[in-house]
This record gives sequence, structure tokens and C-alpha cells, in this order.
Amino acid sequence: MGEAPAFVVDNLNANFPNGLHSKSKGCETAIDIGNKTYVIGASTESACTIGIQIFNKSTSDWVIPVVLGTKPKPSKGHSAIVLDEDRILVIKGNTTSDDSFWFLEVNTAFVREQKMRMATEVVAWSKGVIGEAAKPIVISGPSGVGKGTLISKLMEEFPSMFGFSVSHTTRAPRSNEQNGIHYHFTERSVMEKDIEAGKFLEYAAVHGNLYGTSIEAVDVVADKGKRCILDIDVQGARSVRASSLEAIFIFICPPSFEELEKRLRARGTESEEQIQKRLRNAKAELEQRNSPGLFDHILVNDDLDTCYDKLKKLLGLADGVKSTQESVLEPVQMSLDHMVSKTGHKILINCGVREPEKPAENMFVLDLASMKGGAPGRTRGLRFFTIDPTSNGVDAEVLS
Ligand SMILES: Nc1ncnc2c1ncn2[C@@H]1O[C@H](COP(=O)(O)OP(=O)(O)OP(=O)(O)O)[C@@H](O)[C@H]1O
Ligand SMILES: Nc1nc2c(ncn2[C@@H]2O[C@H](COP(=O)(O)O)[C@@H](O)[C@H]2O)c(=O)[nH]1
Repeated sequence: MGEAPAFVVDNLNANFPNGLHSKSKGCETAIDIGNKTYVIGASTESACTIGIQIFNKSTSDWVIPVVLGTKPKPSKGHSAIVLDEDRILVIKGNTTSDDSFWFLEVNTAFVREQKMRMATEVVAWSKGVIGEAAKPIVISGPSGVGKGTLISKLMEEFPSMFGFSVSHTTRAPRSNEQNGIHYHFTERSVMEKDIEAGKFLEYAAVHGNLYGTSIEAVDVVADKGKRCILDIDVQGARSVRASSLEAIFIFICPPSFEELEKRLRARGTESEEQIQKRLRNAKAELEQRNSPGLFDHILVNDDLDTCYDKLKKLLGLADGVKSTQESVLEPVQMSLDHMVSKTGHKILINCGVREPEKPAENMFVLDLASMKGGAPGRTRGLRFFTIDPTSNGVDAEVLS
């Protein structure tokens, strides 16, 4: 078994001439792809992430690349294995399987785009997540129609099932709003920089301010095993529709324009000027509700309870549906000195004690056949099995 065994090197100083590469306290791995050697675990970056250096064999130059994506915290050791020309799988040792699998992307479409944009060497981390999250729900509609009210009811009734995507905005907080809970309240210049850095799934200028959904905002909800709810305007819904995120799109409609105005005024959170602006924008948003291929469902929010019942029904939450989460299987421990090998889409991980002539213990398979996503977000859809070494892997138990 095994196409390309990973190799772990204590330190590579002896192997390479003078250059950027410097002595590391932990283990380092060196992976060759084309004419480049990627040294993972090199200690030139801050100690709070696993460092990366690249040795260009054609020019004999060391380069410290720009590292994008959510970076893994260092562990005492790791293994690394080439998956293809585009990415390396890094498995952290001494961690549980919910934090063990990381992909270092070196030539994916995202990395190529960023290399072009920055005109420099770029790599990107993407955390591997076992299993598939349920499709996110995008809720859109004019300001004051009751989107937030419906979402709050859903989250209250099903707290372990749904999680809210906390948007960024440049608007000032209202008196009842908390930073990090209702929004991430942000300076425009900071948000523009983050947009430029590719951190946002979508963003739009709405009623004179900038609003946006960061990739992280959606990922943190899915990481908790919850279904993500996005409350965004129609421009944002259009952008998400065009993105790789597969979601369900719901438009909330007022029973009449007069009722919408009444609700917006009764809420008492906007100035007269803002109310007028929001009502003008509402007309344009309402016109787009039937835009072909944009919304999957349109709900009229006349009586709140009736509308809420319809929302639950279309989400498959009719009476009697359990409000608790599906049972989440416990993560397993990845040993520090595990060994890995690759066969097709499957990675065999042996966490057993390496004793000659003894059968391997704690053998796991990481199946990458259904993996999707990637930097700057998570890599999802991984499957993880234990295998019984005495049964030649036939009796596999699905862990997640
Ligand atoms: N069906 C309903 N009947 C009467 N009032 C409602 C109904 N739904 C919501 N409201 C009220 O309307 C006001 C606006 O609701 P909400 O803040 O949820 O709107 P929204 O669509 O989230 O607005 P925004 O887009 O500005 O965030 C609130 O005061 C809320 O209590
Ligand atoms: N495109 C996006 N629109 C968003 C986002 N977060 C909120 N919104 C929409 O903005 C308006 C106004 O919201 P308010 O809190 O100021 O009343 C409303 O329609 C929201 O749906 C976002 O991340 N992206």
C-alpha cells in the first residue's frame, strides 16, 4: 500500500546551504512538488503558526511565501504528504482529529489568483473538516420586513441546529447591539482591506454603509456542526448565488408597502432620512424578488406566527422534529509519531506503537474522495474511519 510515503525530518539544516532556513525546535517536513521544496514547520514565522519556507531548486533560492487562510496552531510534530500538484496534506500529531487535518495549498486556483495579484510566492492553509454541513440559509428582503425577528425565533426554538452568520458592517451600532454578536462593527478602511485580501464571501453597499459576510463567519458556524443563517440584502444574495456556496435562498416580503413603512418607523432605530433611504431601496429590492434563479422561496410576513410556521415547514421543521443536534461522534487522538501513506483518495494513518512483527494498532483511513471547498475557507466533506487490522480493513467503522 502507499504511493508516496511522507517523510519527517528533525531539522533540515544539514541538507540545505546557507539561506533563510533556520533551526527549528519542532519537527519539520520537506515536500517536493515540481522544482520546489516546501519546508513545513520552519521557524521563521511567529511561533503561533506553523511556518513555511520554499526552496527553489532551479535557482537555489529560499523564499518565505505570503501565507493566506486560517493558519494551524503549531503542534509538537506533524506528517505531510503530497496529494497532487496543488496541495499537501499536513496531519498534526498530538491533537484530536477535529484539529488534525490541514491542507497546504500551493497551486490551487485561489493560490494562483493570489500569486498573480500580489506578484509574489503565495501558499494558503485550509482546515480539513470531517463531514458535510447542511446547506446554509440565506434570508433576504427589505429593511423592516421582519427578517431578524424570524431568524431570532428560529434560533431560539432550535439553538443547537442553527447558527447566525455574524456580518461585518461600517454602520454604527444601535443601543441594543453588541459587537461580535449582532455584527462585527468595523472601520471602512479595515473592511476594504479585508475585502481586498479575499476574506469576504460577499459584500455590498447597503443604505449608505458597507456590509459583508466573511468566509470565516460562515465557517465558524459550520465548524460547530450547525446550519448557518445569513441575513443579507438582495445584492448580497445575488453574490452568494454566484459563489461556490450552495445555499437555500428565501425572500421575505411585506404584506404591503404601507405596513413595511409602519414597521420600520415603529422599530424606532432609524432617523427620518435613513427611513426614507431604506424605503426607496425597498422598492428596488421588492422588484427583484422574482428575478429568475435568485430566490427559491418567497414568504409573506403578514401575521408573524403564520409566516414563522411556513418558514419552519419549508426547512423541514414541522412539528415533532427534534430541536437537538444529531449526535456528534467524539474526535479521536492522533498520536505524535503516526505514520501515513496514500492510496488513491485514501490516506492510511497508523497511530499505533511501531513495534516490529506486531500488528498495527489504531489504524485510520481519511477518505478524500468527496472533499470540497478549500482556501480561503475550510476543506469539507472528509470521511474518517477506523479499521480493524485483523480484518484487512473490511470491517470499517465510520467515525464521522
Ligand atoms: N409579522 C409582523 N407583524 C408586525 N410586526 C412585525 C412582524 N415581523 C416583524 N415585526 C416588527 O417589525 C420591525 C422590523 O423587524 P426586523 O427588525 O426583524 O426587520 P428586518 O427585516 O430584520 O430589518 P433590517 O433589514 O433593517 O435589519 C420590528 O419592530 C419587529 O418587531
Ligand atoms: N449584503 C449584505 N447585506 C447585509 C449583511 N448584513 C446585513 N445586511 C443587510 O443590510 C440591511 C440593513 O441591515 P441593518 O442591520 O442596518 O438594519 C438588511 O437588509 C440586512 O439584510 C451582509 O453581510 N451583507
